[in-house]
Amino acid sequence: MQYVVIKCGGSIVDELPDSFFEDLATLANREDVAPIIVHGGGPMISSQLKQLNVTTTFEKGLRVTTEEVLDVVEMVLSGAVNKQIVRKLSANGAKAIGLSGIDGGLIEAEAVDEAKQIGFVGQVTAVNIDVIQSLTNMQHIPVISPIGMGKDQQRYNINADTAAGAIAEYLGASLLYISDIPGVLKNDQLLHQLSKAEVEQLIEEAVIYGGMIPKVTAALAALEKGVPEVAIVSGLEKGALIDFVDKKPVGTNFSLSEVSYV
Ligand SMILES: Nc1ncnc2c1ncn2[C@@H]1O[C@H](COP(=O)(O)OP(=O)(O)O)[C@@H](O)[C@H]1O
Ligand SMILES: CC(=O)N[C@@H](CCC(=O)OP(=O)(O)O)C(=O)O
Repeated sequence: MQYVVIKCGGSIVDELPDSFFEDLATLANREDVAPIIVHGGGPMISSQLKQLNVTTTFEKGLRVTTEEVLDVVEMVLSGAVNKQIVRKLSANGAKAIGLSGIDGGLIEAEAVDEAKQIGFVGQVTAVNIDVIQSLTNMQHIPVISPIGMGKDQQRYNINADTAAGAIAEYLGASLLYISDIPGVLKNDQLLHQLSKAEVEQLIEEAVIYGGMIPKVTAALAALEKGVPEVAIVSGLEKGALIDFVDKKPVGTNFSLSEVSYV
């Protein structure tokens, strides 16, 4: 079985066309492929926090998460965004089940920073893949929000790019990041292939910045942990999902090789 973890960024969730969900339904019906969605919702969390007059700040692309912020993060991610994706999948012929990383003990997490300077931001310590496999065995698409729980029963807010990378690692799945850009860009040109050294250089030159930093970092970490393929692609590119599964080039692909592509 080829597992494919598809991470949908909050930047694109509202814009995803029906064809995207139809492609997912097609993939879920194939005997050889099992798609799994992990989603973000950063812009929706920020707008809800604004409405509630709660200020929010980021450190290196991660949201500083107090207990008050965490309540809103969980409500938006595991509520509104998760159910929106499940509804769209159902409307386009797919069977989908929404769950958070807390359901079924799916994502175990611990604080990224023990001193909790950035609050309850988590990193994944284990993934219970039995929960995912029991759903994919029934041709259902798991739709997962990136909230995890610690051994101490504490909830954690996990960056969705990181959560998707960890889930792909535990499943041995390939990993596709769906965002609002066609891939990593430099001077408005799409970079089709990037090595680890090139990514590091592009971050240093600030060509890669903001939310793209956790994405490329998670992409490389996933490759290092044995994930076979990682790419970033626009959610608006028709057929990109199926092309990725069929190993055709899409968006930006990452490799650990020393070869220079740029
Ligand atoms: N070199 C780059 N190429 C493309 N996008 C970049 C780059 N560096 C930073 N970005 C920013 O990263 C954003 C995607 O990251 P993010 O907003 O976190 O998306 P998502 O919600 O899909 O995870 C792009 O919209 C763009 O503003
Ligand atoms: C710790 C941390 O930063 N968590 C993210 C979780 C959502 C997310 O990652 O959403 P995108 O994929 O849309 O960016 C946040 O609070 O915004």
